[in-house]
Amino acid sequence: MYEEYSEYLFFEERFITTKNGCLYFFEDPDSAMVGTASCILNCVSLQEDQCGFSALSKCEDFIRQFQFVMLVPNDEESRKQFVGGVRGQITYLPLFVAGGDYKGCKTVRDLYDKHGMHAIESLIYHSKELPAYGLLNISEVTPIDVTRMPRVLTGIRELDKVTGGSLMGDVSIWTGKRGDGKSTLVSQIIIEAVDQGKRACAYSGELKAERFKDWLYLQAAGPNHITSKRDAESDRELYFIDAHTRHQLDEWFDKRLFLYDLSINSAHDADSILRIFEYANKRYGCSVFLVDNIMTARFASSSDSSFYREQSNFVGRLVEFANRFNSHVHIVAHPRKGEIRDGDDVSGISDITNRAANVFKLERLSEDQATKQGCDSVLSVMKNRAYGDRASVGLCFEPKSRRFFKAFTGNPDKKYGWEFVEQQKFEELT
Ligand SMILES: Nc1ncnc2c1ncn2[C@@H]1O[C@H](COP(=O)(O)OP(=O)(O)OP(=O)(O)O)[C@@H](O)[C@H]1O
Repeated sequence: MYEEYSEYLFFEERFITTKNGCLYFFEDPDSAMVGTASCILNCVSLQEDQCGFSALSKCEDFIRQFQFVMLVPNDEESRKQFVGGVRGQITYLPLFVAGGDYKGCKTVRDLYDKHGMHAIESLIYHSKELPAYGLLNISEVTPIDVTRMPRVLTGIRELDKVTGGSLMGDVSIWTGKRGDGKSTLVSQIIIEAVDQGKRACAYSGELKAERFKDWLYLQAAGPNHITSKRDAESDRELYFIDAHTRHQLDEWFDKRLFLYDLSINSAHDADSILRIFEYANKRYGCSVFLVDNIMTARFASSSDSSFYREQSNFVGRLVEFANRFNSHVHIVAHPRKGEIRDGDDVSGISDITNRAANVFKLERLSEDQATKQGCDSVLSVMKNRAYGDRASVGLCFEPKSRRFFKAFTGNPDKKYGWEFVEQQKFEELT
């Protein structure tokens, strides 16, 4: 009747009855025989040629017929490995582990031979139930303290009021039309994170490191530390920060902000981005990450039809990453061509936004609208999992520093930490 399982499990069929309810699981056939010889029903072990516990997955239908499983390990030494191995496979039934005094014996068989059936009964008598695998008793779960949730703020007060800040373990998606300022805003948010003592790591798929640094430093410096010069050839205003400020910024950003190096072989590979983010977390404690943008990441499968699915999978992996490394990941995501719609489906990328905790949309206004509304851009909270609130904030844009700030009440002159770091002075004593 149970012959098909005898390839994986050792047992004597005439001593198997599922009516009894309990399956006794021994470490080796010799020990399982002890149970059978002592008229304990349903004694089994893995067959000796089965070198892993994965064989148990082939016997699920057989094991499922019992009410619970009693594991009878050989001794204290092998117990952990045996129990762990079985527990990983039999997750659908209550498990008990026999224990107690092995009297120096290395196997159940040995214990039986030296001390008789009484010693085996004592092991079973002292069995303990293992806590449920994969189930939490809600009353034992430690509640979160909402006043101390690890998070990082965007620095735009009205936005943080709506979302409660960017929580660690979550992912935020930033979307909007091309050129509307997403990269500019998220790089400001990275500076804010560094200012709040977090370490950050950014993948910027379209900007070379030097250009990324130039823009970032102008933003971090702020308009009061920027000088301008007219370029005679193009007649454009060009912006600079002086060497002293640059040096202060270098010191402030040192080992606090890392940039994914696009010159490595596997640059843009989704796997590589995730691996390097993991390194940045483990080696430098980075907890705020930026993927700008998801369209420049490359995936194993290159077919057009699977591209959006791969992209969505990548977001899923970033969500897992944020959770596992207790970090926040900001992702810039463009709408698909011809799929710009409003409402719940943020610009046709709903399969991505479904996975994120926050979804923001940045829209740059036309000159007419800007004059009417008194702001240059509108940032909308399209989704916020923590509180469910939606809102729009009008933002102004300061062109020298590329800083965004709240329209009407905000200003672009915020001072970041680097301005407060005292320079070391050397004074010569007479
Ligand atoms: N409200 C604004 N007013 C004026 N200039 C802006 C505004 N927002 C952004 N910019 C400027 O527009 C340019 C494009 O911005 P940015 O690269 O941040 O846009 P993006 O949405 O990330 O673009 P893309 O989708 O192509 O990556 C930058 O030079 C930025 O400084």
